[in-house]
Amino acid sequence: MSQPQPGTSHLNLRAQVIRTLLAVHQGQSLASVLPIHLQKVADRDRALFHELVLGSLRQWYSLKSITLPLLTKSDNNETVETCMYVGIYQLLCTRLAPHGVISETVEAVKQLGYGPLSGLVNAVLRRVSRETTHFQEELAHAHGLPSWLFKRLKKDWGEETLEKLCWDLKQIAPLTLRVNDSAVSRGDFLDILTEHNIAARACELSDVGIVLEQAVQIPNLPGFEDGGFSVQDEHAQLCAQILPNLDGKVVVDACAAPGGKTAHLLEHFDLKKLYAIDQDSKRLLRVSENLERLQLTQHADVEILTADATNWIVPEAVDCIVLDAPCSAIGVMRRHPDIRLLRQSSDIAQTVALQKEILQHMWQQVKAGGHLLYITCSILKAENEQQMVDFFATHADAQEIKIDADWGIEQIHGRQLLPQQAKGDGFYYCLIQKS
Ligand SMILES: C[S@@+](CC[C@H](N)C(=O)[O-])C[C@H]1O[C@@H](n2cnc3c(N)ncnc32)[C@H](O)[C@@H]1O
Repeated sequence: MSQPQPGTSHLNLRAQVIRTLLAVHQGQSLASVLPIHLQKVADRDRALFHELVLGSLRQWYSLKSITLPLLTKSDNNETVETCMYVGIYQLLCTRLAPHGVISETVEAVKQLGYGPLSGLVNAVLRRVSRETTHFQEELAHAHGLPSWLFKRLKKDWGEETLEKLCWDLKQIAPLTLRVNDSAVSRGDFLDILTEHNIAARACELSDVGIVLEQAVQIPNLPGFEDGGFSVQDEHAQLCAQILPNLDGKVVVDACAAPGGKTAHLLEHFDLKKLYAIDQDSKRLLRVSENLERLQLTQHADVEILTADATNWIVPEAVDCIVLDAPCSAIGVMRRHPDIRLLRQSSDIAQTVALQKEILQHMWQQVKAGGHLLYITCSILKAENEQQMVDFFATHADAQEIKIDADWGIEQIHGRQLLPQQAKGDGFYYCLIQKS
């Protein structure tokens, strides 16, 4: 069946959700398509639109695994399958009334030009709504990953860890703040939140982290305009705790944008000089904006530069390089559920090669006695432990400084944090010193 190209003004909310999901399924990032589709959604429907798009992506492969057995080969149609995923997601994962879900989703099928298949969608959704408990169990047991990733994670972490890991990757990540303790202490900021009746708790691992226990509009939180805090995952906040004391030192943040760790370095240390580089000039603008809002530019000599970390030469001797390397980002899939669809098996080798190239080049810039902290938000060993095994095997002047911590999983080199429910994302850290 050829795909019609209807206009969008008449589309209901479910049809807008389905079009957004189809765009991601065809390879576009959610960040690029969301603003376009959101424009067409009434203000009152935006929260539901977000919930349905993000939720369907988070459960995509789980929904697929329970939908396909309900279809025959001749029913094979990308749009209609996506309609079913959205319908089933609503029936199994939301409290929306089933009759409304079914009629709105079936109407979307017709609006998208697949009227002849609307009876099939209607029948499938009615069956799921009659057998909710059975299908909810099936959804919960599905691993919910593309098969290449499931196999890789199984090889890396083994059967026992895998089941919980797959489940954790399907959960919604907590909303976590990093308090700018150069402006306000965490205790005082928690008191301010309490005064505003905002439920929050201190993080366990990060000494400047706070988990918000209710949904909030970030710009409306007290202290936002004055730079009292940033939004940052708890495990990402461990960077400053792992580094040696960098007061008075020259530091390079080699892949800096959008500046989460750059800002944390400036909040935590009294640096002599900080070079924040990234090859993406657009993303780099956000580093400047963040540092300005957090009022951090006056503390140190900060230079923000568009540069390629595979060949940029630092103009002076460097005490420390923070290398938050480009990676598959599998560890932050809860916050970016489109990664589940977009990332391909063939991307990994390319990413590992780029990380290696950046590492090799930046290592040459570290002075004797200086440090490099290698970080990724990946949970694949190829990008982390194995990357470091290869690095130490080929760099006799590199010595690992073991991270003395009670969090994460000790690796041959470095420590790995896996995403955990109500806790942080998947991150890897390895601290290296030059002899
Ligand atoms: C994981 S993100 C960095 C996140 C950042 N450190 C933070 O905490 O907000 C990786 C960054 O590497 C940048 N990048 C990729 N290839 C690069 C290269 N060859 N040179 C410099 N930056 C690069 C990307 O543009 C991206 O901003």
